[in-house]
Amino acid sequence: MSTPQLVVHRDKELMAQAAAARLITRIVDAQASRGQASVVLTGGRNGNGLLAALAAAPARDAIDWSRLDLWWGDERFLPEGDPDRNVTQAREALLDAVPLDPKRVHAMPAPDGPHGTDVDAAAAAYAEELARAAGPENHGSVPTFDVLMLGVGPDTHVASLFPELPAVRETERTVVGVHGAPKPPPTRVTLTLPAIRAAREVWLLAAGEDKAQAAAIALSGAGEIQAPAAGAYGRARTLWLLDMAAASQLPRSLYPPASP
Ligand SMILES: O=C(O)[C@H](O)[C@@H](O)[C@H](O)[C@H](O)COP(=O)(O)O
Repeated sequence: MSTPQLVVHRDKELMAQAAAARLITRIVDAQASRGQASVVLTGGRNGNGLLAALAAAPARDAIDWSRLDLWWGDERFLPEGDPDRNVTQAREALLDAVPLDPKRVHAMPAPDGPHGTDVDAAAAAYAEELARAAGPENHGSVPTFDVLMLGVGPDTHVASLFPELPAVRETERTVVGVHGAPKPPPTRVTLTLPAIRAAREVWLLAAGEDKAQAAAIALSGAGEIQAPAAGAYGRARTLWLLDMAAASQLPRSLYPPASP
């Protein structure tokens, strides 16, 4: 378990641009050392803001897009192409504009896909896809993602792991179906905490005043069942990327004082 590091940016636009620059560097470094990179995307405004900032950054051309695997932390179980699907929003923000290898874009299944409307079967199929991609060096049933990003909800949810619901209690399976999520739509597919913790780096994104309490709770020793964001950490690094509004309720001891 890596102790969270915090980076507080002036506002959410700067946060998105700085996180996009950080992601470009991380992908380029992974491709230089291992020949490829893998990233787990998140839905939400901050995740999509980061992708849009990446699309606008000239340095995006430093990435070899054909040697990048993309996965998702969660998905709303809605038909292919639905504007509320995380993958649809990611395509609009960035993916349609870069030369990815379609075989490396691992969208989560939809109810009109090959697994039908059974969300648990869809989750099991995604778990199998992850297991197939895991190499012997990955010590488990998911690949060691280079970077896994998570938007943080005002209730401290990450991916579709909501406080107290069964998905956040899962200790064996890497992907599960979610029924009755408090945020619409109620039916979703999500990575579990054990799958999230297989990542080298986990980045949590939180911007805006409505995230201030969630960040303070998750970073002040709360349990992961009550505050799922508290259970999201990477093998090598856990990074909280915040704007000043989201950091406003954190104890000052958690991050260095702003420069005068
Ligand atoms: O599936 C969802 O409903 C969203 O993806 C959700 O998990 C989101 O990531 C957080 O709620 C943070 O959202 P914002 O970045 O928009 O604040």
